[in-house]
Amino acid sequence: MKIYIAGHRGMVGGAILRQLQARKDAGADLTLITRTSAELDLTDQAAVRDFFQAERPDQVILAAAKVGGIVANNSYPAQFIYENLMIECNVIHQAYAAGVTRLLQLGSSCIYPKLAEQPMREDALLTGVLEPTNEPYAIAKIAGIKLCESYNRQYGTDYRSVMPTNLYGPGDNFHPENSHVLPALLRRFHTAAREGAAEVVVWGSGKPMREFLHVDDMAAASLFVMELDKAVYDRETEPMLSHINVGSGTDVTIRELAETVAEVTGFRGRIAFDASKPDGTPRKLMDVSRLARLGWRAAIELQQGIQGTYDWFLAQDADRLRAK
Ligand SMILES: NC(=O)C1=CN([C@@H]2O[C@H](COP(=O)(O)OP(=O)(O)OC[C@H]3O[C@@H](n4cnc5c(N)ncnc54)[C@H](OP(=O)(O)O)[C@@H]3O)[C@@H](O)[C@H]2O)C=CC1
Ligand SMILES: C[C@H]1O[C@H](OP(=O)(O)OP(=O)(O)OC[C@H]2O[C@@H](n3cnc4c(=O)[nH]c(N)nc43)[C@H](O)[C@@H]2O)[C@@H](O)[C@@H](O)C1=O
Repeated sequence: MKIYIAGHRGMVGGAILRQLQARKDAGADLTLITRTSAELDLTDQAAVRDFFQAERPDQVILAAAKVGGIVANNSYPAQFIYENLMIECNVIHQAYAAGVTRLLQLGSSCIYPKLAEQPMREDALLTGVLEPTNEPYAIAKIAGIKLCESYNRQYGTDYRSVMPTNLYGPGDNFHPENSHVLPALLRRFHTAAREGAAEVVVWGSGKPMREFLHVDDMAAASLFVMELDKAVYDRETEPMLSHINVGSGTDVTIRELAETVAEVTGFRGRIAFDASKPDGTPRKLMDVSRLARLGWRAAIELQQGIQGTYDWFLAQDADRLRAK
């Protein structure tokens, strides 16, 4: 089995690669193909065509994307829609053209309407207005689902989609402005604790609720969905409603998250909130019953996952942490 993991240097692709490599080390007959973005720019149609024609993988995991937190999405909307649409179109079409039988692409919980009923079921897709801070990214992610469904309907491929909730863990992006909330707070509270600062500023009101899933759980769920029998996947999904939510099933307020990060990093000062920064969607809790019926549940509890991520963070060379 020859598997191409697109985005293997990213947080999720890296975790998927580690899990597949462990299976290979244990004797599984796997050939794992990877390319950095410098080696293969997935927005380049001709380069992607040449790559697929030369390598002809059996399966593809599409974990490459332009990714960022609320402010990055709001600041670079053109890049978020253009790069993600191009990556999806090129990879999905060229996979089909090269005879790839099965593909798994990663979307995001932001595909659902801003005010979707909670917890958000898969059939909430396209039922309402999106959150404006990440609408361009969400539109690209919705297009990814529809690309897979359309190729399945017209060409008989077996291309699947998982929709992760907010993720965190080793290998995350720790950029102070462009990252997601959890790595941003780990870094900010860590620095404040080290420097004995009196206050840490958290963006927004602290009231939005978010569901967090550890990247090792996400990688396990991705491989679980990828490896389901086609008959089982088809029984649980519909041709035009084929994506599967992946989450932990519980959420916390950003204030609660900040308090947990303060505890883990040993920060004892005051937590302040900067109302000039956007809150984004008020709540984004996934309904994970479709995945539960198929037989998968998250295993890593939030406090334990944050502690593990902080331990990993402390073990890194500070200058070499991903921060872009
Ligand atoms: N992180 C999160 O909280 C969430 C993530 N997701 C989704 O999960 C997937 C993985 O995200 P995550 O691991 O966090 O993202 P990262 O930013 O950690 O990794 C993304 C990877 O994509 C690769 N990439 C980006 N642009 C290109 C390009 N033009 N050509 C080739 N490769 C490219 C990069 O490769 P390189 O390093 O070689 O430059 C990078 O390693 C994405 O689809 C994302 O939308 C969904 C919900 C939440
Ligand atoms: C995964 C998901 O990620 C993004 O959506 P988001 O859920 O809003 O993600 P976020 O992690 O950036 O913020 C979550 C909440 O946390 C608050 N917050 C506090 N302090 C910081 C802070 O320091 N940094 C950040 N980034 N947020 C902070 C912030 O104001 C918001 O209320 C989209 O890219 C979307 O497209 C997407 O898919």
